[in-house]
Amino acid sequence: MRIDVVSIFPEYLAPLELSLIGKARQDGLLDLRVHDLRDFTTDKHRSVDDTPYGGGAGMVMKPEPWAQALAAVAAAASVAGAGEAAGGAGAMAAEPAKPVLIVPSPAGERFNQALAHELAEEDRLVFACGRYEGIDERVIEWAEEHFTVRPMSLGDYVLNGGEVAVLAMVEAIGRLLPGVVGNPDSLVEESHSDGLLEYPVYTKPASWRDRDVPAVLLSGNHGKIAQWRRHEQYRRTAERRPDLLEAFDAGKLPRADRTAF
Ligand SMILES: COC(=O)COc1cccc(COC(=O)c2cn[nH]c2)c1
Repeated sequence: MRIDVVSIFPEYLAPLELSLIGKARQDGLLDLRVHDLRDFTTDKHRSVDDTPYGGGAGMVMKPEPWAQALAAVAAAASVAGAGEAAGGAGAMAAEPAKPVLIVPSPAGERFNQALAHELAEEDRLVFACGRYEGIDERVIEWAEEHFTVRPMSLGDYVLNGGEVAVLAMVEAIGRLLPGVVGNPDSLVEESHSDGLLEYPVYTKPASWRDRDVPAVLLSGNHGKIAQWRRHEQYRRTAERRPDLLEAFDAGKLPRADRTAF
């Protein structure tokens, strides 16, 4: 997968050089490139924002630098994509699908684990990091020609820019790519993988500051352990995220477990 990120603070994305995502980049599993929006300005002040039409506080990101940056990214990425799609010299160059342009925004669709899985299937992702009061809306309209544009929200709160949201989304998506996480089994039983929160986990010592690990986990009875874990998932989800449990009201939950809380 190739990921391009455009930001006025490229150094904000430095943490993506670390740990699992950093190793995935070194191993060639993930081709991640960060671009400085100011490199696509033409004035000597390299300005990227201006006052909002209609008045109001704050500044709005100018459209032209974004169009220049996104067009450059689309062109560069599509050359790479076309090479892959063409299957080498001589083959008919298949038209690569438009890359997905994700714009972190409080006004976006809600990012979640299902979307992380969906986006992990894409060949290319481009992230546009807004700042100030946002990006001139005409950029979003214009971008539809070159991209599938998806404004995306991490949650109902406001950040100062899209970079923090990109860090979270790239980690959530990148860790799902084949070969990135050592043991792919660890991706199966985790919160939200089956729509429920994950069960509590324990390790040595069996007794710690007068608190014991639940005995069933030391029993070696794998059927009982699986049953206990499943029940804990339902109990925790009901307690902390009843909204998620709605999806399980459709009878996915065995009636016996349901009466337990
Ligand atoms: C068209 O889209 C835009 O103009 C986006 O512009 C902005 C402006 C300020 C801040 C952000 C960052 O996103 C969030 O705050 C956010 C994402 N998830 N939850 C909160 C983005």
